[in-house]
Amino acid sequence: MKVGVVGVGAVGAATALSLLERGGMCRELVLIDKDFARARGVAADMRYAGPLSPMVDLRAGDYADLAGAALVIITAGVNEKTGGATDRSDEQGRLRLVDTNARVYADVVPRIVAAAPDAVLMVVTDPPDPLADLTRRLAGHDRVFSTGTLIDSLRFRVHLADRIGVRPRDVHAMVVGEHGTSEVLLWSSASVSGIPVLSLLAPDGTGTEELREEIETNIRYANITIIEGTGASQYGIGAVSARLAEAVLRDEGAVLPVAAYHAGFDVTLSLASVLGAGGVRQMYDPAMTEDERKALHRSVDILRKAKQRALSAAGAG
Ligand SMILES: NC(=O)c1ccc[n+]([C@@H]2O[C@H](COP(=O)([O-])OP(=O)(O)OC[C@H]3O[C@@H](n4cnc5c(N)ncnc54)[C@H](O)[C@@H]3O)[C@@H](O)[C@H]2O)c1
Repeated sequence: MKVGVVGVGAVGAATALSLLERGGMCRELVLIDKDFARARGVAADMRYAGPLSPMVDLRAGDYADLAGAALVIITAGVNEKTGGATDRSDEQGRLRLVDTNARVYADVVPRIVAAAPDAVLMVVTDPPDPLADLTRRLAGHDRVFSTGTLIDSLRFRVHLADRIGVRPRDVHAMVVGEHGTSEVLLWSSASVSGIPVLSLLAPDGTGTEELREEIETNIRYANITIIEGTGASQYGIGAVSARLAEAVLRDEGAVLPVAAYHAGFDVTLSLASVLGAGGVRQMYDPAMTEDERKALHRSVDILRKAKQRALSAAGAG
């Protein structure tokens, strides 16, 4: 099956590498960037590892080369560092990038859809949820989802696993709502073998609030911590994007915290989403406490405003 990656910066390249190494159902991979020399350089570099990897036909191309693609992953646009969104005290966080990146989407989405009208579109560019709303509008179809809070959920699991002293894969925990500062960590359902994580972390109940706050801060601002070291958060999201591609191409029906349009909330947000061939086919509303529910509604309000901003900036309002 053919997959396209539009935007071959740090995230696009990491996504391509993860896709190549996973193999899976991706047999053809097309890299597109407004800087063609960059896409060509990345493709050439990775192609030379071909003899060691699963068989994937990788090349740099133009939009026309997306014809017949089952999935297009969009990572084009400015990142937090370039867009000035690296201040932990700024409540806007990644939403600061919405106007600039909405204009990038107004450029790329119509071209993708013209070349690959049947493709599922995966939005990675920040802020991914409002940009997914914009992408639906520009594409005129519903096969659109964003990577949402899967990356945040993985970060949550890793921090919990470190503290508890178990393998991250065995920690079940989810973040829902916005992929951004208003995201909601579902502590009430986070567990290991059905045992609530808080009873493992603080059996006598002391220090729970401090512990929660420390872990939440680490997760909410993980992107900034990474950027302070490397300039761009890329490898984690590359692995996430490749895993999500696999779920789409194999029509898995995987239940993952990724974001899609929810008619009840009239916005794109992450819940427990069922992901397969056509994108997200159903969204489950996970069990949560009253406080978690309130936080989710606050996140939805923020996302609704950001959606309007994205549509206006792209002239699609
Ligand atoms: N969803 C997530 O969890 C997540 C995680 C990390 C980064 N991101 C976001 O991913 C995006 C990409 O980040 P990055 O670090 O790769 O940035 P980058 O600057 O390294 O790369 C962006 C690429 O997009 C290309 N581009 C820009 N406008 C284009 C256009 N109109 N047409 C085609 N290509 C275009 C640029 O030439 C560049 O190669 C950013 O918005 C970043 O914030 C999202």
